[in-house]
Amino acid sequence: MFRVQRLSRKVIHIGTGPIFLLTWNLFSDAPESRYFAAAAPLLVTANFFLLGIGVIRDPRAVASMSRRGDPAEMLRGPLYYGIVFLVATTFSHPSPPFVCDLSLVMLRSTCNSWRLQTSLKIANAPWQLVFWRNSPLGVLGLSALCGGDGLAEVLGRRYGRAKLPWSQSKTYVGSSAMFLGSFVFGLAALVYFNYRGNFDRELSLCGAALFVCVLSFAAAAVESFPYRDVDNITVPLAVVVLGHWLLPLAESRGTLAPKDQTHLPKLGVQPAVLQPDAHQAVHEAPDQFRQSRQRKRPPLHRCSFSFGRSSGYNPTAWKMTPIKSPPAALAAVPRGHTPPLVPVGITCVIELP
Ligand SMILES: C/C(=C\COP(=O)(O)O)CCC[C@H](C)CCC[C@H](C)CCCC(C)C
Ligand SMILES: Nc1ccn([C@@H]2O[C@H](COP(=O)(O)OP(=O)(O)O)[C@@H](O)[C@H]2O)c(=O)n1
Repeated sequence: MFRVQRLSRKVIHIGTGPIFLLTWNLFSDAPESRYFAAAAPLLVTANFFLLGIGVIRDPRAVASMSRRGDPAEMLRGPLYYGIVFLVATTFSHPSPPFVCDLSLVMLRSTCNSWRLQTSLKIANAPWQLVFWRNSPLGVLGLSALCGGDGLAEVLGRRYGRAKLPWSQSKTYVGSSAMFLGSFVFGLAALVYFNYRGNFDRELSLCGAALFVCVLSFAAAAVESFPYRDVDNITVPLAVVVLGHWLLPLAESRGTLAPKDQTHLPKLGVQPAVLQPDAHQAVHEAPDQFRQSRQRKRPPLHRCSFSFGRSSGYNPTAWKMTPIKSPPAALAAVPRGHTPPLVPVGITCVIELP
């Protein structure tokens, strides 16, 4: 009886996440759609909370999602699970002003160096967190939580004999299953989301496989520590933090996909100058960009950037001076010279033709 209940709990743990992820593509490109999608995890999480504190009494629901049938358990593993889904669906953090400093450095260099741009993007990384379907990170965090953590328990209990030296409740089989589950679910999700044109920049299969492999290994390492329940938070967190730093390395070389660069001359600007900022702009308008990609339309039809005048590297000294015409603004930035105007913030508006 207990075994059947445990298995059903894990089937729920493994299965609901990927089903929920698949539904993300059914939503419109409106920026609010992520909040509509979040209604499901929000209701489930609120339900876990109310069951946990005893406001709602539903012994059968508690029995199906807890280990011992104790309502207080709902406030741990299941509640964390729901919160992680909620965050992965809705969270988006805009870039802070100091990103402009790095943009300035990029523009000063006016070079096409992928290495330089990548290292600057890595430096910027902690400040540009966007989940939902536009970024591989939330998708991978949830895949590790569902596929990895779920499979670890199922296979670890069934076949695990040799224990990990640092964690007496975990086994080598369980941790291998954790790695495998995270990898298979993560790569499948990434390939699907990439194919649907969700991400700002397309990923190559090899790059994605290597990326997911490294993150799955990290997820298995974090899960192997002997802390119960919190792995529903620590595993996705580790995947997101590490993935955030490694993502630029997994993306294709060049700031924009080549087919996107072909549209830049239409704006009358030098791709070498526009590249970093155009990418950031696209990053800010991912839904329009995604839509344009899916419909094979030129993604950059009309762009307006905000430019600012800098009196040094001090981010507080930036003054916003919106200029609505990118060619005019960029004409003020001769190639190879220190630009008097640098892009501040992300204000590109992409209009579809
Ligand atoms: C039992 C659960 C977690 C406990 O974790 P652990 O202690 O074993 O580590 C998972 C409970 C899952 C829950 C019933 C359903 C979650 C639904 C999801 C957030 C949104 C679903 C949307 C729907 C499938 C379209
Ligand atoms: N790396 C792992 C993880 C879990 N497991 C098995 O799964 C059971 C529950 O795992 P857990 O304590 O991590 O439970 P959750 O916190 O993931 O719900 C353990 O008692 C082990 O039998 C394993 O063998 N190896």
